[in-house]
Amino acid sequence: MIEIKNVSKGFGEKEILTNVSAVMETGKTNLIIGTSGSGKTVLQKCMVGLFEVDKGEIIFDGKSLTNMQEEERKELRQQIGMLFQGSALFDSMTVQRNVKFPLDMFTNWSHAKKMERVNDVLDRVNLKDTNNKFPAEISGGMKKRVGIARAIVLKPKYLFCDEPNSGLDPQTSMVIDKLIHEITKENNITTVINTHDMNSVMEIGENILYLYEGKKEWEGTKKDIIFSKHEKLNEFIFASEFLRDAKDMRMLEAKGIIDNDRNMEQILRDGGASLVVDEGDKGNPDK
Ligand SMILES: Nc1ncnc2c1ncn2[C@@H]1O[C@H](COP(=O)(O)OP(=O)(O)OP(=O)(O)O)[C@@H](O)[C@H]1O
Repeated sequence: MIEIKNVSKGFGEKEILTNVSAVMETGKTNLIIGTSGSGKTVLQKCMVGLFEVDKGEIIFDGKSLTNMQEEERKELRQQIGMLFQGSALFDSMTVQRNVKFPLDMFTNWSHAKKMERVNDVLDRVNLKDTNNKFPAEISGGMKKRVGIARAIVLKPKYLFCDEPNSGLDPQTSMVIDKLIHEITKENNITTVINTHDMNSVMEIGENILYLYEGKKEWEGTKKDIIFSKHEKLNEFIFASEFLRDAKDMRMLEAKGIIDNDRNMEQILRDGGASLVVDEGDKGNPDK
């Protein structure tokens, strides 16, 4: 569990995070959502100690990162796996060397033991026969899997992912989301994911924190989000007009009010005016 307690952070005169409090739960995929610039990355960087907070505290399973000495911070860092935006693989290293890198940095294991672990994690992310390929030779989705393999190679207690789906098509995104979710469950990891991908929210959002202009505006589960009446949250969720229309259309179709073959295009064109019918005409918007 990671506790964020009354955290504020600014740069110069500008305050980016204001008094944010939240709990990232163990064994769950905790999502931080919000529009671009709302402070998600800054909050994650505060959580992993890349930025110092101005006020407040970050507590990892009872231990305050904010008050830790450097030695203790180093120990904690070894328990943190990170999946960066764009995977951040070393282009000049093979897949195998990329994944082995943290083991070379932080363990004294024999080469054989390291390779056993590398092959285990590559297996886990469903990457076989790629050990000797270079990042330029594999797809975006495969690069993300290599990034995940590298992030979990040291068996972290905490996993941080910044926009894990950036640059991926919706289907590959779903595969990556599910993989992160499964790995979180299998290893009881406290996983924190920054995203503005609503598909991810619906797929794997167990505990969701919504940031708006650096403040915690809402928190809840994916079930809560569907029925939330929170205005700013709804603006964010239904930012896409298409999504709003699609949702309304499906509801109306389910109720038998519209028929997707006949009158949907007309309704989209007139913004719903053709749905306004006399009492006696209910259920037949063509009239
Ligand atoms: N090192 C920095 N120095 C000064 N300002 C910064 C720094 N890092 C971030 N900011 C500012 O903090 C604000 C929040 O940025 P942040 O990257 O956290 O947003 P975000 O919600 O992660 O956005 P995105 O979804 O686009 O990644 C922005 O206005 C940004 O310019």
